[in-house]
Amino acid sequence: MQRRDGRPAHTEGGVAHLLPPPPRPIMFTGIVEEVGQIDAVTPLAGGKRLRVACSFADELRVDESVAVDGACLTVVAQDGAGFEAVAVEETLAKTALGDRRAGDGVNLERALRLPARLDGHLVQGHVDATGTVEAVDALGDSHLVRIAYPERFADNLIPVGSVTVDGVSLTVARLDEPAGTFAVAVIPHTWQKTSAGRWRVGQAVNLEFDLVGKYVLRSTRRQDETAGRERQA
Ligand SMILES: Cc1cc2nc3c(=O)[nH]c(=O)nc-3n(C[C@H](O)[C@H](O)[C@H](O)CO)c2cc1C
Ligand SMILES: Nc1c(NC[C@H](O)[C@H](O)[C@H](O)CO)[nH]c(=O)[nH]c1=O
Repeated sequence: MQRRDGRPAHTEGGVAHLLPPPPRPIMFTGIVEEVGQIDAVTPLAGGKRLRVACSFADELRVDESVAVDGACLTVVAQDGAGFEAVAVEETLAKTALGDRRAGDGVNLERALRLPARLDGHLVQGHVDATGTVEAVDALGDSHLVRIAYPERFADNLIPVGSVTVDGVSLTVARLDEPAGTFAVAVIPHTWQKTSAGRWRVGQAVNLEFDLVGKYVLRSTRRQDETAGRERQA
């Protein structure tokens, strides 16, 4: 299969690992539709092919995007019972998908279709980093889940801001208590509807920081750099 520009399509022969993902403005919301189950993980040269069983498989089409534990993947095959996607090495290096095994549950969300209520927040499905679950504590009916995150993302989090954990849109309930961690309060509905109820201490989770925050941060940093250069001149 060829694109109009003559390059081979992303999913040609299911060998998505040979090509970079297509630059498409796809969005998610972090409102998980269901927990699918990984049926098979097949190693490939340059990646892994995942087969995921889910209830909406027959509505999917090849080339559609699905956020799998928050990482946007392209459907390369589907049938009535599930779909297949290839996670390339770059994705395996940046996400926790490489840890997932057959039998594991994964949070699934199809791309945002407009017009729609946002409900969660704007999520790209571009995982920024992995974090590690440090503690899971009961908080009334809910659970407070504390996650250690890489220090370079410290400015990407604000109290009561949004963060995506394994594809789930959550609110930052505690920040840097202790340093290098944030906590989210997971309500019973989310606990049951997503994989959150299975998060264990020590487990790696996919993190995507808030998109709006990224633009603000970049703009502020550039202004600071410009001001610094002007002071020196
Ligand atoms: C529309 C879209 C489709 C993507 N498809 C794939 C894919 O099929 N396989 C893959 O490994 N990464 C894919 N990615 C990249 C992947 O989501 C990214 O590497 C991780 O989220 C880490 O940032 C895709 C990204 C986008 C935006
Ligand atoms: N913001 C929080 C949510 N949001 C709702 C979940 O994203 C949703 O229930 C899930 O994606 C399933 O569809 N839930 C929490 O438990 N805590 C939050 O801070």
